[in-house]
Amino acid sequence: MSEIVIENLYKSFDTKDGKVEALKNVNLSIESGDIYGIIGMSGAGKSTLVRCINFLEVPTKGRVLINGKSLGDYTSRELRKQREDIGMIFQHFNLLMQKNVLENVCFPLYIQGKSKKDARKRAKELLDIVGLGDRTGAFPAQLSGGQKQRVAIARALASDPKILLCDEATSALDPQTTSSILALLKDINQRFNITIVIITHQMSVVREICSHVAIVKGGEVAEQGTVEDIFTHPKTAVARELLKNDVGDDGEEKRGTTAGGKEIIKSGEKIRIVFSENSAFEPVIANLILNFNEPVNILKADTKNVGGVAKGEMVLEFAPDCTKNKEMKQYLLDRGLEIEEVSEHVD
Ligand SMILES: Nc1ncnc2c1ncn2[C@@H]1O[C@H](COP(=O)(O)OP(=O)(O)OP(=O)(O)O)[C@@H](O)[C@H]1O
Repeated sequence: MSEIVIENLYKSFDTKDGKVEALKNVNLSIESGDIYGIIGMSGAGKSTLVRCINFLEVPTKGRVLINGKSLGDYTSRELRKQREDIGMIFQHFNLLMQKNVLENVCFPLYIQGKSKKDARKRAKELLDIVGLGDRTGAFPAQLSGGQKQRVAIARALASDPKILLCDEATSALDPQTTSSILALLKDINQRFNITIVIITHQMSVVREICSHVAIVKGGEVAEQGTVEDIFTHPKTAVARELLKNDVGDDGEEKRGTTAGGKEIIKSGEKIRIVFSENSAFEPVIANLILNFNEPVNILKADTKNVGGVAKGEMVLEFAPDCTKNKEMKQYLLDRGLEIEEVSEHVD
């Protein structure tokens, strides 16, 4: 049984301008111990979806089941109890600015009824876990963004949750700090077997730590699957768009390079090649050009670290007058590369 099941979920809001359908027939299953990404552009419905998972938003229709039990069937008291199993962190940390780091983490422990002594002991342990054991007396204003998010993570862990929801938790952070927070989340996931649901608009976040992902567009799930599958075989335009915006680990997307020593070629057949494992670094394209004595235009090339494995993609364009497209594609297939036709514009 999946730990989190979202069944035929709808959520609409009545506004003065009419009804907004934020979620439409969303179906998802998230397994225990998974790190699950929910990605989409702004306004896609991600925050509404994640808020439905702990019933901060009550769905208009459909069900959310945690370990087989529908949250809609709980009394408000049972729901409060269930929510202790679901921690949450946010983009803007939501810390108590007048309280120091230790007291911020103690706060939920006091609410649980812990004594001051016990709460402080536990809060200190949690701050050690997030690497802030030496900053207990600091106030939030004295901390960097990454440190504030670490405090928020420690606070979220105070109720020993089984699930941690992260709503754009790294969106306010620079790339290096983002990586360190993602590494911390992965560590927490593995050490404490906490299921993590990450809401983000950045594909780089998904590929760095998620094992599964759902792509949300216009309140609907456009595509879902393993991260590896979505990266290597994106089926929808929105998935391709999000991938296109994801800058590779080398920090640059290489576009518009001309291979083959000829002028940039316009509007020939375009194909997308997917590299995996070590093939990304082999001189396949150079050999292709030498073999067929035909130029190809490299419209885009990216290598990325997907869950620790080097992956890459390239979009190639054949010369408009090239007559060897078929053989050249076969050459690439024979070398174990996956190729697909690209119909949309590549910029
Ligand atoms: N409380 C609300 N009242 C009215 N409309 C809302 C409310 N919350 C969300 N919406 C609308 O629902 C849609 C989805 O919003 P949501 O915040 O879930 O998207 P999102 O993908 O998280 O976007 P972003 O990344 O910009 O935060 C939007 O059209 C938004 O305006």
